[in-house]
Amino acid sequence: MKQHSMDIATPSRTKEIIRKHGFSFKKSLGQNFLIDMNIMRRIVDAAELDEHTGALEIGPGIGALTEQLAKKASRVTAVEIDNRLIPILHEVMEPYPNVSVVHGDVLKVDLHALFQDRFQEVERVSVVANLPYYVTTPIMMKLLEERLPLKNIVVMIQKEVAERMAASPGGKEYGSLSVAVQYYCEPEIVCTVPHTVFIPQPNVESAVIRLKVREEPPVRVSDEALFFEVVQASFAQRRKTLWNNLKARYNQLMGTEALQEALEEAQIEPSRRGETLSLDEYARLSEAIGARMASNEA
Ligand SMILES: C[S@@+](CC[C@H](N)C(=O)[O-])C[C@H]1O[C@@H](n2cnc3c(N)ncnc32)[C@H](O)[C@@H]1O
Repeated sequence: MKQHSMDIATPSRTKEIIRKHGFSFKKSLGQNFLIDMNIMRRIVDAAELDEHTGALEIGPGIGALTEQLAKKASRVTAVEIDNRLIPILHEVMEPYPNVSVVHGDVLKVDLHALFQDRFQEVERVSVVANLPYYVTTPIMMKLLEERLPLKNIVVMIQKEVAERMAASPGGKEYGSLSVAVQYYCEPEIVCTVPHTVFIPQPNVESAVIRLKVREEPPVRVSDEALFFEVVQASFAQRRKTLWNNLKARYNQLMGTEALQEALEEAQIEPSRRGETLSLDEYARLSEAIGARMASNEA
């Protein structure tokens, strides 16, 4: 029992658990376990958990973050894909009755049903995770697009991806991921993290990012699918001007003249590049394109 008082996110305890269970890391599952309590505290503090908050963890590994969440949150649900970790998690989480472990691929799990089942009694839910880097974008897009009732998302991800999520217009990091994330959330990089705080060490630098989920998007768009499509089209070839990128996508659909008019109406210079447009400008542009596509169809 004594060992339960020692945090898992330390080199000695992590190595002990791994040795005891004969666990071997699978690189293909993005298994890099955190062994640093200072970084751990930064993550948990950024999530602002309390006794009214539920925490959804993606990829608990051997439970290093899970146990810290269990101490702060009302209840914790952790979804882990690797069946070899499930018995380990059950054993190490035994002192924490507020934790439940779900075996599954988070990309396939019905999260709305899971929320119904697990988080009905809590006031708010945060996602807190040290994500498997090979699936960061699909996981984040699933969390955002499914419009789960989330307060915030605090995740450790590859530093470069965190910078893209938080980027402002004008820089080379700004792209369709920035627009998508900022449409749903207010991003803030909490800290950058060296690769030495994991075993095994990943080849890339990491960062902790906090995304405060917005109650309403910061811009009004009447057709979200079209908005994101215009954004994708505008970044299709980064060296090209907005005009050339949009023409490649919309010329056939609406004709050159209507496309010109749409840009004029949105007050956007066609010679600009996609990476210089703000969310507001993308919203205006997609409204203007949408209006012309509708009148084309009529
Ligand atoms: C970077 S490790 C983090 C482990 C632990 N939370 C920590 O901080 O030490 C990522 C974890 O995600 C799991 N994982 C990978 N792909 C997954 C998926 N699609 N769904 C759920 N878990 C996944 C891995 O097995 C691994 O345990």
